Amino acid sequence: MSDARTIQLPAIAFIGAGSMAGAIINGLASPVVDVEGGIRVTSRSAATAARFAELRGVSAHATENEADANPEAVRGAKLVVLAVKPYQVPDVLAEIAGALEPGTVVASVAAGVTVATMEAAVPASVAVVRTMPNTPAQVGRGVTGVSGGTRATADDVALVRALFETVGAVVEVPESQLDELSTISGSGPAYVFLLIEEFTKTAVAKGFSREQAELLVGHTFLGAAELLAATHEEPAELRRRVTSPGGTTEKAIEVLQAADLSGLFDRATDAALARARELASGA
Ligand SMILES: NC(=O)C1=CN([C@@H]2O[C@H](COP(=O)(O)OP(=O)(O)OC[C@H]3O[C@@H](n4cnc5c(N)ncnc54)[C@H](OP(=O)(O)O)[C@@H]3O)[C@@H](O)[C@H]2O)C=CC1
Ligand SMILES: O=C(O)[C@@H]1CCC=N1
Repeated sequence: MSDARTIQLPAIAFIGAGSMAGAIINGLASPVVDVEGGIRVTSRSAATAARFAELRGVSAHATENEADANPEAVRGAKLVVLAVKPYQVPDVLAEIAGALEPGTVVASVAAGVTVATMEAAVPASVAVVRTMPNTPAQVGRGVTGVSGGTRATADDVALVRALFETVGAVVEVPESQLDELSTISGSGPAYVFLLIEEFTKTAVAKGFSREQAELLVGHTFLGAAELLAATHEEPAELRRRVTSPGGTTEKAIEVLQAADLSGLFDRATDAALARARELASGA
């Protein structure tokens, strides 16, 4: 039974059931999302497929048990989400191309793999949309970049937006910007977790137990992010309110700024971008 708040989506097939697909599928389990025709998921191993078997409205199949699990999953699906590693995309597309029905939308989450590569591998009647989500999708806090391919209509892009809006915010960008977006929000959660890991080690080194350190650091990150979201103030202003003139924070901030954080983020994201370009060339 659906009401006005229910988001209706057509049958969706996920090819690949790892970290990223798992985050989206868990997000889709929301009671306000109704995937008419259900969610099909495929993985290579039966062990991975078994992790999805109990989810509401999900049927999971493994290629190690069912050689044609991928073409079977996409047959009759309106939306096919490619969530395998970038280097696996060409093989998976070759495997499913013949089973894609005209009007199907293929949405890839794979880093670096271009629209041109994917459009060349599927029938002309199939649209391609490139996306770049991130793992906070699992808790409905994802942010996904979306770029329609040359054959994607406004409705096709809207369908992909609707899928990713069930698990967070969506930003539509030209494909030429998607690799850059990936270096910010696609990889970004890893940067934040690294900061948390390192900051926690510092707290332990200052004499706190691991449990205390995790609480102090975890709540500081969560609290600061929620304060930012709730007040809509600029982060620089919120930082100023912590940094008493002549106080202790000022001294710490001086040390952090001397480390050229913005240069560090520039170099880190440039390295991620260079790798996206390598992936695009099949390396
Ligand atoms: N992780 C992230 O934060 C993000 C990842 N991405 C993109 O998502 C994609 C997947 O990454 P991620 O989820 O991290 O990777 P994982 O390694 O966690 O998942 C890959 C999945 O693909 C499955 N698989 C491999 N080969 C096949 C096949 N032939 N048929 C069906 N399923 C297959 C694997 O099955 P099995 O488990 O049985 O081995 C596994 O479930 C990548 O292209 C990446 O660029 C994009 C944004 C963020
Ligand atoms: O590391 C990767 O290649 C993928 C893309 C963005 C996040 N994870």
